[in-house]
Amino acid sequence: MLLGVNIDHVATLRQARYALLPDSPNAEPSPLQAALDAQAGGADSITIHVRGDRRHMQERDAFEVRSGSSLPLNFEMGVTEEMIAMALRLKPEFACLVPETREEVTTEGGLDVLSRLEEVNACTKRLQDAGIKVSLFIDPDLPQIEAAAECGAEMIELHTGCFANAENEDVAVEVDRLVEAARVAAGMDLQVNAGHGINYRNLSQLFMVPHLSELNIGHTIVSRAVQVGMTAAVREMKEAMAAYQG
Ligand SMILES: CC(=O)[C@@H](O)[C@H](O)COP(=O)(O)O
Ligand SMILES: NCC(=O)COP(=O)(O)O
Repeated sequence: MLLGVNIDHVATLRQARYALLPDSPNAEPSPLQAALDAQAGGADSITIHVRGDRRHMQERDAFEVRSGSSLPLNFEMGVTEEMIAMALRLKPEFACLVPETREEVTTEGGLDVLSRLEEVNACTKRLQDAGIKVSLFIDPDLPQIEAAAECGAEMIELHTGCFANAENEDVAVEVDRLVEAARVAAGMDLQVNAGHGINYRNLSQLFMVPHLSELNIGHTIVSRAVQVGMTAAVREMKEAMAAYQG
């Protein structure tokens, strides 16, 4: 199972001091350095989410990582003309279509492909025509999986936020949702990834979900990196994944 490291919140720390001084030579921490350090720790890809409100990652960060890192780039983006144009210039290996609202603290759910089918389908085709593979970030709900397959996306990323936020007996319910969703998606020849809220404590339960190709993990790794450094934080996650994979 592969590990995609989302470095968004390295930029959150930078923006806390340099949002008004974007071109300062002192601006730190550096997302590019974080990507290089993540690679040293064994990251298989880098995820960057340039949000419409630019709360963390900036367009410049995405292009600096694209040119400075040799790892595959997974560009998370809203389904907007602005982000489609950016993706076509950036040329990431992967684009993951995610929902965005300004008032959210973090992504609160999966992309509602079903109700935006025509829009998501058109966006998917434009990206694929440019050689970019498309992942749809969706809730583990069967109608959304069917809609994702209808759009011709190569892969889905199951939103694990409900699993991560679940408590007590609800955890098993959410794991069962992910298991069923992964089985159905794999049966439709979709690559199955997962992400959002995965951490060092809940990681083991995701190994009950079949057919998972990649985990996209960010906040917990960046948080750990504040204590031990990005390379060590990524290495710890990779070692934990290897141990659970057996
Ligand atoms: C789609 C997803 O779950 C995350 O990868 C996304 O980046 C969350 O947004 P923030 O990083 O802004 O919390
Ligand atoms: N798509 C999920 C992701 O990239 C990272 O989410 P999180 O680990 O920061 O919650």
